Amino acid sequence: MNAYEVNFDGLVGPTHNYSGLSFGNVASTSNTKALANPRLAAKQGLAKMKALHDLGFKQGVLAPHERPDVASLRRLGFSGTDGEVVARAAKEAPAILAAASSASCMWTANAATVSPSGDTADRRVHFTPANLNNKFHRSIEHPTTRRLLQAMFADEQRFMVHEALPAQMHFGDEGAANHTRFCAEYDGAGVEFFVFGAAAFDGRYPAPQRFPARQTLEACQAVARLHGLSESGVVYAQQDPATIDAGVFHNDVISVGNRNVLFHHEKSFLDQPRVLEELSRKLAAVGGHFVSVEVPDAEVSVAEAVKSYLFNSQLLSKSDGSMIIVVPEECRNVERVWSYLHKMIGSGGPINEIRVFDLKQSMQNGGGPACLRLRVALSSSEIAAVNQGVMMSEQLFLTLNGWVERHYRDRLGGDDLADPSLLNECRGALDELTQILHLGSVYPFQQV
Ligand SMILES: NCCC[C@H](NC(=O)CCC(=O)O)C(=O)O
Repeated sequence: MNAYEVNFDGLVGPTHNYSGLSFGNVASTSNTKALANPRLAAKQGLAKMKALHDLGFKQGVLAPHERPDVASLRRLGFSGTDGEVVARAAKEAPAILAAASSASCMWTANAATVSPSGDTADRRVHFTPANLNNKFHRSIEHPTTRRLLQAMFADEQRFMVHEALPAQMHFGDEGAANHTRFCAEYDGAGVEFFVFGAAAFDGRYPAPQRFPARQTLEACQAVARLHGLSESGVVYAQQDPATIDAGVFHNDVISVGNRNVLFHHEKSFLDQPRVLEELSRKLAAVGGHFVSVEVPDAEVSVAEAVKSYLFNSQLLSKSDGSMIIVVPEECRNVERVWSYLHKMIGSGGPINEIRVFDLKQSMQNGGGPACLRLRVALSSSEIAAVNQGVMMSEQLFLTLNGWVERHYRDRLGGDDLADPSLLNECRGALDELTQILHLGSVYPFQQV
């Protein structure tokens, strides 16, 4: 094999906290004001990265962002020294300070949409950072995400990092959480599957009633155009609006794909048989045999899927072609999910091994194993062109664990966000991190 899927996991930032910022994400709103443990959160994420690295998978790291985001607070009229900006926001608008302090960039499935070189017209790997326009705390991520991606994928012969789509609800884009790429092997052409929650310019499409649809059809189409994808290599589907109203705020809470396999719930998409048929037909045209592993509603309900995050799992291909499913600990706690998983791995299907990870700190904000990683399928020569400072190794794991130990607090509640020293702690940590990961000056505080 000459190509690999590399997972770039978000390193949890020093301000990880529970501020209940994501209406429509049940875990986020139900854990509002819980006490967070940023140090543990970062270590849980690092443990997953290291475990997958040890299993032989290619693993990279995406750095956290500067928080609180002083530049955003200044745009909203808070002025003075950086310390005064934070103090004024804490006093006058604590909810805005909380949003500007979120460590939400840890969920790198929302960092960008990625098209491998086998799919694109100019044969480069294309990245479009997601505008994450639906939530203020996430809408401030994309400028730094873009700089980070440029620092990691700097070779313009091989990589193209676009600007985010216009920051407007018509083009609401949540990145790879609503995008899956199917293929026979990671090299060669594939089929890119875009899932949207609503259409912005076309009244014929239904929309959820209770919770927002974060991704539009028009955003998906814009990304496909920017990346130079062919019509025969793209499938669009609408997420069932009823599942959005049941708490499925991203498609990766109801389905996950890898290579030729889609593991999904019976109620994932509108017009599901047509969607599966189109995926199957288009994948066959590039030499792949599409396999749908559909979980019946009678065996696992949408509510159980949301509670356990069964589908927010990672499917990883082993050398014999079979797949491991990486699930969060919460799957063990929902009896019908756990028994479904055991039935599935014994069924003779493509997924035959389970790995369980404790990611509770992230899960309490609605981010499971799949949310924490951005997948980038790369050829060997493209991997060699990636900034090697961000690739996981025994040494990098030890260095990052030590860095977390030195810089992170082990408790962070809402009131702590007003603490002026948090900003300096975060900046000190990130300054050191850019050296560890060889990123150069990517943060606003480093650009003065
Ligand atoms: N892909 C998983 C994303 C989870 C993320 N949660 C949050 O931002 C919660 C933050 C808070 O409530 O403090 C979101 O909803 O976009």
